[in-house]
Amino acid sequence: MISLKGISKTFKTKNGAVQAVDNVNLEIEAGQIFGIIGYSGAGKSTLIRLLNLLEKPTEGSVKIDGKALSSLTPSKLRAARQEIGMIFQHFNLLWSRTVRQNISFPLEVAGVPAAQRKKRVEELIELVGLHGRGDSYPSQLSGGQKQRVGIARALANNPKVLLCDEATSALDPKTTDSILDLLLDINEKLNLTIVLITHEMHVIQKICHQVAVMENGKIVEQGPVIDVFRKPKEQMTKEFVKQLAQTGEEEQSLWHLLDEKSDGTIVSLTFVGNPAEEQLVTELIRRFPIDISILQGNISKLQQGSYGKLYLRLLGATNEIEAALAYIRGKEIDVEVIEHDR
Ligand SMILES: Nc1ncnc2c1ncn2[C@@H]1O[C@H](COP(=O)(O)OP(=O)(O)OP(=O)(O)O)[C@@H](O)[C@H]1O
Repeated sequence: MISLKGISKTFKTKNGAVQAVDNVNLEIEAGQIFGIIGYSGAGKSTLIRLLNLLEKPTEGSVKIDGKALSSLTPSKLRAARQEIGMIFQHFNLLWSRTVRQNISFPLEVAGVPAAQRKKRVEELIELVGLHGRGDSYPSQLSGGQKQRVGIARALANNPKVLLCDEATSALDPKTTDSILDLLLDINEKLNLTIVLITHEMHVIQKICHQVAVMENGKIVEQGPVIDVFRKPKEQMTKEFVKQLAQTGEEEQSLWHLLDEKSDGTIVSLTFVGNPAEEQLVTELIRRFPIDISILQGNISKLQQGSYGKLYLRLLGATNEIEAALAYIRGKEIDVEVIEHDR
């Protein structure tokens, strides 16, 4: 569906040239949710804007649905852009227009007749869950509702691709999740290809099938989310994966727990894929004469499987604990002994 070959973008500034995107090659299949993650300045915004030629590449080619965008005439490019919707971090709504009028706007630009427009706007209002808010102005809506308007507007002309530029970065965690659920729903219902950029691993974990990690304008690692979580290769990818496994708050409360009671062997288990963590604990108790307490757990669902950590305290004879650990490792679960009896 989307093919980027040797894409580079250099900005000329008064302080010299800035290479924002450096020789990126990407293939994104139809129907996928493809996430691009990286820290600020990595080149994500520039890359996503290259996909619909809001930025012109310095080098390389962009093909969407078989069309080489970079070689289209301006009028053909305008037509091709109708097949590519985009949503933004700060929504980019028309503040003097109602929800209905905002959603209708791209249909007006595309020359859709009034009666058809009206029908389509109502369909879109339902699709994004804004029933009853059609006559509200953007200033009367919450952040999540504003982004729903952004999504409806982006989908108005039935695009094949939706580009999301940090679409949830301005939203609180609960609203973020509801918008991510909506994107997932749209992807499934409409078989829409979604490309998103983010600096939050949670977004990748929750809805993406594939992920690319970006650093200094380059894609340094990419693959199915589950594979990248299982075996992150680059240091930066490891940092992102770690960020998801444990929040700072959880880590602190764990150390607090360890300080209070330090008997037993404390282990952390990292699950990727199909964890069945409850079953594992039951099996361990049944098979080995040891006591187990769960100190903390944080297992998140991915689009294909799960990922997370479980912290256990094991109490019992050393040889039994060693046998239990070997049993866990035999299940291809990563085990790290954090602390032994003191
Ligand atoms: N129009 C521009 N003119 C000059 N330099 C630019 C321009 N746009 C981006 N850059 C530079 O290109 C590099 C990549 O920026 P970009 O915004 O693509 O990164 P990003 O990963 O999206 O980061 P952020 O999330 O902070 O926007 C940065 O060094 C930035 O300063």
